[in-house]
Amino acid sequence: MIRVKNLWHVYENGREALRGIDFEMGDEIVALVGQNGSGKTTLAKHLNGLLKPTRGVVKVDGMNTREHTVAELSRRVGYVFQNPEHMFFEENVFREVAFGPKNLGLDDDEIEERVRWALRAVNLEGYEERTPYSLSGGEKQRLAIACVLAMRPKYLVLDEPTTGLDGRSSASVVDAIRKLHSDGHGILLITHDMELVLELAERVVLLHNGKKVFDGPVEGFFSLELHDYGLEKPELLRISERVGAGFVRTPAELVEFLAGGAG
Ligand SMILES: Nc1ncnc2c1ncn2[C@@H]1O[C@H](COP(=O)(O)OP(=O)(O)OP(=O)(O)O)[C@@H](O)[C@H]1O
Repeated sequence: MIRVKNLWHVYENGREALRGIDFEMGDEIVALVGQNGSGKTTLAKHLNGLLKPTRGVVKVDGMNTREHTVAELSRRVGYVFQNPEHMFFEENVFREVAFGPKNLGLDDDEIEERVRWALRAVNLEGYEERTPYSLSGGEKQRLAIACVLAMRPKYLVLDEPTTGLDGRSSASVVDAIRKLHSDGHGILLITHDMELVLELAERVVLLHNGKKVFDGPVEGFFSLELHDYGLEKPELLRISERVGAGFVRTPAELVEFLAGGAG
């Protein structure tokens, strides 16, 4: 479990980015949402110790982040940053994914085993010899996830994993996230994409001005007045409510409702 208790984060300029956050997560897919500047990245950076609490406590599987290094915590909480392609620097995909495990000092067999496993987890088997720059947007995002996965973290923080991707690339990333979740990883999804929240999340945590204002099921989240938080309901939900279908999560569910009504 990740446990955050009464977390305050005040930046050096005095900005109170987090004001008393309580938050827990296990092996779920949790969407972390809120408008620009609400504190999402600040909260996420506490989970692998990149930031330390001004006040309050963050524990990852019992490890207090004040007492452990980023290197130690990163083995539990893998952080995939936004626009990760800027971080690739190896000549091929295999070496890119092997970089982290090599730094852990593992032997060659273990490194190879981890690289193959991580590439399989994100459906990039067969890409070992490709240069990272030749990959599509969705493939680059999945490569970035594989690089972090090779460290075998229990939890993954994914910052805007589908932003800027076309439909097909985005779907490939969604598939990879689902697979990781079914393999037992807890996933914190930072996103502005409400369609993605509707499609993928099990739970939603909403931040507003550094405070947690909602933490609960997806259906409850979408019944909030989202405009008050600078967010918009997905088009699918707006349509389904207009036609009286209520809460649906996929176009297929809406079609099913409509087909039922017609019959
Ligand atoms: N290094 C910093 N120094 C001072 N203030 C900062 C720093 N980093 C972030 N902030 C401020 O803290 C607040 C929370 O920022 P944060 O990046 O956590 O928000 P966010 O919800 O992730 O936003 P976005 O959706 O734009 O990424 C903002 O007001 C931001 O300007």
